[in-house]
Amino acid sequence: MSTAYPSGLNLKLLLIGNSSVGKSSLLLRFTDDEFLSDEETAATIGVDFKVKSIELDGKKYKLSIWDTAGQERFRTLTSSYYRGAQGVILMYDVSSRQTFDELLKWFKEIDTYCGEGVVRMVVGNKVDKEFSRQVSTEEGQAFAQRMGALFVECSAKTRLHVPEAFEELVRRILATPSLWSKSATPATARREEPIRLEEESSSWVGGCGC
Ligand SMILES: Nc1nc2c(ncn2[C@@H]2O[C@H](COP(=O)(O)OP(=O)(O)OP(=O)(O)O)[C@@H](O)[C@H]2O)c(=O)[nH]1
Repeated sequence: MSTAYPSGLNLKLLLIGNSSVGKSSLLLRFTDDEFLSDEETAATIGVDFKVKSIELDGKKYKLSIWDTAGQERFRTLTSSYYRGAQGVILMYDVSSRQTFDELLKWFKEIDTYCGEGVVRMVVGNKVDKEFSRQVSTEEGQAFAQRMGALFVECSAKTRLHVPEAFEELVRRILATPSLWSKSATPATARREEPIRLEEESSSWVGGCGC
């Protein structure tokens, strides 16, 4: 099966969810294996992205991962965040019921700006805070299933299930050829790219809505 996937695909993934659920932390953990403390983190303004190459079943894939602001006032270029995305991570904090309840709002945004087939993954972050958990694993799982999304619980702080979440998302995208066979052509065959990304780079792209 896996031999049908072309090597060198560029895939665009998006992180969305309420402010402070840990989107930037998840991205930093995945790309640089680092975690910043409360004092060191700042709210995302607009959108950041990082690029990470991964290897699955002996084939390489380049992931452009876009980290969007959770705060409404910083979300000025919403439709452009979503353009061309093949996978979206909808994130909540397992220790905050409100962030879970508001996931529906984020699903609506995907419906508005993404194609039907985009792969959705619900991610419950901060499982290291088991003592203050407000959303059970079963509830998260049932919700994701109802929404037709994949589901993972993780901790950006401890790294638990972080690589696995991205790997599962990519595998599902690869199993959906309509997502990459036309739009995400192999890097080697691509003549012109809308945005050029340096390996492992990060950049501010959005605008402040204040
Ligand atoms: N205990 C714990 N804290 C976490 C975890 N992930 C993130 N945090 C903390 O949660 C806070 C918010 O994390 P961010 O990564 O900035 O959240 P965000 O979703 O990117 O927030 P916005 O940029 O405002 O949308 C920070 O103080 C992090 O240190 C985790 O897995 N466990």
